[in-house]
Amino acid sequence: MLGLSGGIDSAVVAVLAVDALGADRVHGVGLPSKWSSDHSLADAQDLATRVGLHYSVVPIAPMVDSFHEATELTGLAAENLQARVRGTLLMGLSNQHGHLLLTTGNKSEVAVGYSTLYGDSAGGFAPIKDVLKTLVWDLARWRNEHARTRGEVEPIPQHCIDKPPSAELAPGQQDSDSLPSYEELDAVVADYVDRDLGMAELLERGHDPEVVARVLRLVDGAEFKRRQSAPGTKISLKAFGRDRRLPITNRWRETLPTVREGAATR
Ligand SMILES: Nc1ncnc2c1ncn2[C@@H]1O[C@H](COP(=O)(O)OP(=O)(O)OC[C@H]2O[C@@H]([n+]3cccc(C(=O)O)c3)[C@H](O)[C@@H]2O)[C@@H](O)[C@H]1O
Ligand SMILES: Nc1ncnc2c1ncn2[C@@H]1O[C@H](COP(=O)(O)OP(=O)(O)OP(=O)(O)O)[C@@H](O)[C@H]1O
Ligand SMILES: [Mg+2]
Repeated sequence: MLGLSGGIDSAVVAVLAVDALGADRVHGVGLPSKWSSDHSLADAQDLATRVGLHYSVVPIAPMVDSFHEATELTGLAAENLQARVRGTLLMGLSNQHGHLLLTTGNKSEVAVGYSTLYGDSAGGFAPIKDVLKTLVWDLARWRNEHARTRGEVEPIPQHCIDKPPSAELAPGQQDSDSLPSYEELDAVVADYVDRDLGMAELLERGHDPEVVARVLRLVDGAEFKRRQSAPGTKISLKAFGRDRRLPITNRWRETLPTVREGAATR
């Protein structure tokens, strides 16, 4: 089972699960909140109909409101409540029915910690945790093309592929508000994580110095999230957890003296 947001990550994970297990063994749940777009529900429903998985909807706004009445969380903590209510509900359903909850984080998000702990990172298996976001889009296009050549219905609605990625935790939010473009981010993650290049080599390869400094800081700082995340599939040279754990190297820090000494070795 998985949360179906109408976004590309949950769409690709849902289709992977249906291909692997059969539609009758896959349960998608739409969990709209106050800030969910209309297309979130429409695209989730469209995908569910195309692939024939079990689909249900549980609006979470009343539950999120109850938390707000009982607490005084603001800013990011308040936004993250939506992801945490979803994680709690999905684990409740998993617990009730004996389903395995699939968590949908991709390698780009896992790299920089772009997920809510005990929220969208909840789950027992992470099928795309080693798949960079740009490759998630490639996979989606490839899967639809595969269906077309066989005269089958394309499983993934084109709108899921075309729309900008968004956590939909705040009005109009887009991933690009908080992160470099996925093209830039994935290029740096591939060189830093998979190829194990240091700061000097990353700059030599022509990456933007500000993006490099930011991404390296985020990647090192997100180790605590990766240490408490679900296992998943390995497809790249270096999968987090299995092939790469901090501490690994201090090389890039030697060229970036402003970063707190020793953070990567703790
Ligand atoms: N080294 C460390 N060891 C243990 N704990 C550490 C820590 N560093 C920070 N912390 C603590 O971790 C907490 C911060 O982590 P957390 O509560 O998870 O939340 P946080 O990382 O602050 O926020 C989650 C981010 O992910 C984004 N997000 C969330 C959900 C879904 C999606 C999406 O793409 O759909 C994106 C969201 O917009 C936001 O930018 C704080 O309490 C902080 O003090
Ligand atoms: N409205 C929602 N209903 C159900 N699940 C949701 C909802 N919003 C988020 N989720 C869950 O949280 C996950 C993380 O959200 P995220 O936005 O990173 O992925 P996505 O929506 O699948 O793709 P994209 O990053 O392209 O928006 C989703 O894949 C889904 O499992
Ligand atoms: Mg989304």
